[in-house]
Amino acid sequence: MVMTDRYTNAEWAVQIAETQKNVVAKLEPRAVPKLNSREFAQTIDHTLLKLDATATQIDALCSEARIEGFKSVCVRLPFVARCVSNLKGSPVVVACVVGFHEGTQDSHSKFREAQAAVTAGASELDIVLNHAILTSVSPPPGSHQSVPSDATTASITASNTASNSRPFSSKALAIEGPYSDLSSSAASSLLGSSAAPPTPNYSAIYTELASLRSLCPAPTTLKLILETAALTPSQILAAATLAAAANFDFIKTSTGFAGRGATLDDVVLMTAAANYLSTQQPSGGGSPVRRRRMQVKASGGVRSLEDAVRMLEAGATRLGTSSGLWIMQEARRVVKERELSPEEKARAERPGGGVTRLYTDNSVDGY
Ligand SMILES: O=C[C@H](O)COP(=O)(O)O
Repeated sequence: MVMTDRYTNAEWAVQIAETQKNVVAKLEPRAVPKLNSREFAQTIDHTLLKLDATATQIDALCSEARIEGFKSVCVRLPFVARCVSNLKGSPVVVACVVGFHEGTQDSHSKFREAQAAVTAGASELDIVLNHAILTSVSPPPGSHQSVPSDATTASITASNTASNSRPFSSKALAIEGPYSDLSSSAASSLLGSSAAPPTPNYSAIYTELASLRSLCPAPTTLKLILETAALTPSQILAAATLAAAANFDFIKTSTGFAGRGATLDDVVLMTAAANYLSTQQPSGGGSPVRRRRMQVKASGGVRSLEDAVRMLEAGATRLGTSSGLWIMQEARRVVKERELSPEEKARAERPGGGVTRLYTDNSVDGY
């Protein structure tokens, strides 16, 4: 079943231009669940997506998720049924990726994959946006961030790490609004114009997303992977607008397989977009009910407790990571260290004392 579009492409351009004009990305650090709490573990989708994953590794992934109390295991379709069986009777759910990792597959193949995953017992689907459609119209010179080749990924990951670990400050935000590639008035004028609008095929994206939602209704959780490394901030806002219109539950940063992973800037911008879009009525006489607020999932390159805490502070409520065990181990170590008396701490910090000090700055809330 393929949904028909609600709007013309020019009408989508107007709505998207409104989002691009109104969203203001601001760092407003959020409280992070206590590190040794169930709530903290529940932010993690314990992820194994490499193509050569074995059944034994998948079984271990499920046991680890059960023991740590993670929210889900996130796997590819061939392993969904196995995970569902492994996790029977536990609260850990199974998430399956769809269109992974390129996102450019034919819509019908995504529909089949999504339906097969739900039939096999997946409760959450992490679907890759067809970002090639979104980037098919050139943005203004200098603003496009193409997905880098593997050869450049290492240096980008290094600069990503540097940018993610800078201190929180509104001045530190690298992305500055307004985010429009196309002004609202230019978009509006397209409505009365017979010329083909110089916009991406938003309708094609919306149709794919709305069809997926209709094929996989709630309570299946739908997350849209934007692959933010491939997008400009304005394109991220366009994708968020279409995801909200199609009633997706999450927007997610990255596959972890193409270019850099999640950055704080991505997460702050996506959080601001989710907030803004939740206050907007669907136009064109839609339901008077306020839209549900989409959540934000940070994924790709979330490797340490510090990464995890920063992404949660920036507004993510879910983390997709293959480093969940290490993050939990660090969390336990930090909590243990805090519980020591000053004398015990001093003793432990002596060489060979047994406790590794991870942080020198305890000023961040929630640590
Ligand atoms: O969606 C999750 C990512 O594929 C995980 O990426 P990661 O291996 O960099 O943690």
